[in-house]
Amino acid sequence: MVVLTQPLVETLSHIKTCKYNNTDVFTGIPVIDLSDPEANTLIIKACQEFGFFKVVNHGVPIEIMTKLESEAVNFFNLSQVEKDKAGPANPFGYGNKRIGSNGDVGWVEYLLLTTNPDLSYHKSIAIPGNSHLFWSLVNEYVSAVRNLACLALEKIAEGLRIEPKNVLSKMLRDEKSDSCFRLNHYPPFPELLQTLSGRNLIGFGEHTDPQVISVVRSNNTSGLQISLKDGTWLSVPPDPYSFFINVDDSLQVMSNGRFRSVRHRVLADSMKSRVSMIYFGGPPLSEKIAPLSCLMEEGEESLYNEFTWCEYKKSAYKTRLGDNRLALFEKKPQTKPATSAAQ
Ligand SMILES: C=C1C[C@]23C[C@@]1(O)CC[C@H]2[C@@]12CC[C@H](O)[C@@](C)(C(=O)O1)[C@H]2[C@@H]3C(=O)O
Ligand SMILES: O=C(O)CCC(=O)C(=O)O
Ligand SMILES: [Fe+2]
Repeated sequence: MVVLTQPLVETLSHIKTCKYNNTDVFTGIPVIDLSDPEANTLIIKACQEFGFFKVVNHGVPIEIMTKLESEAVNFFNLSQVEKDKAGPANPFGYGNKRIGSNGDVGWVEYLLLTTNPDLSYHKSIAIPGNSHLFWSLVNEYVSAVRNLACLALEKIAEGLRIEPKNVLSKMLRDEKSDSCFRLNHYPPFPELLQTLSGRNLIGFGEHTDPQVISVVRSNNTSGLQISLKDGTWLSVPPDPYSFFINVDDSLQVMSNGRFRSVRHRVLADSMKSRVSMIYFGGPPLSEKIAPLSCLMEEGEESLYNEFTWCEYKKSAYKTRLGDNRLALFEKKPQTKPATSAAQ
């Protein structure tokens, strides 16, 4: 018999579930080999069709990933009292089930960190144990994935035939780049409970990432799903040796809608913990987020009103996870002035 304790029942009543057929696996995921001379063109196709692709032959040593993963596991294995010392997430720090500050919850605990050294997050977030080792592994990992994100953005610029080729990557390399990094832990959710409700528990609710580009790496536990253009949800088979890249909202705008900011979510697994690490490459706060002028064809108009990353981020952080945050910034279709018949 499954005995649910009262606090668990209360928590679960706040977390969303979804009906999902476990056989819907994304077998057609674009796999980009970074050493392939055709990589530029293939990345563009993937950004247009899915806003999502997998990267192999990326040159990031596997130890950089596994060493940080094992530090993350050590952290998430600490007692609740110890982990809470690194919280609450405001927005940075340790968070448990609550995502953001607008009432979203999921079957997840996490550490959300800024990558901006000026904000000296090392000092404000108390990581119990060998914190020096923890921060040095975070820095090593973040600098490797930032390089990977920049390489992908340079390939995108080349594929779009726009110059200079660092037009996008320079935002992430800027010392004021407003990027962040997240370690997520999705504890297993007993199959029996899942079967009882006949539904899957949501680990991280559906959303798009607001930044420019996100680089996701996870252990060998599934859970990540992406939504196709027609709204179908497909599971992404995990691969701890590769990275998955998301097109984010700001890149959709910079491409004037040529690229798709991918809607994604994570479902809790019944048997195994999922541990993921995500680098969110963001521009400096003052950066204007607008279609790249070198990309616009003659007579092409921007689909969006002008805004800075600071304005977008402020607005995004007031919304719920699943909201279409770009909708507020889309230009309304011009209505023709009414010709008055009663003249
Ligand atoms: C509900 C929220 C959490 C989030 C900020 C927001 O108000 C809407 C966007 C969310 C998101 C999604 C991608 C990243 O995980 C994240 C760090 C981000 O920049 O935007 C989260 C925010 C968060 O967890 O605080
Ligand atoms: O944990 C994952 O695999 C993805 C989480 C995610 O989409 C996010 O943190 O924005
Ligand atoms: Fe995300």
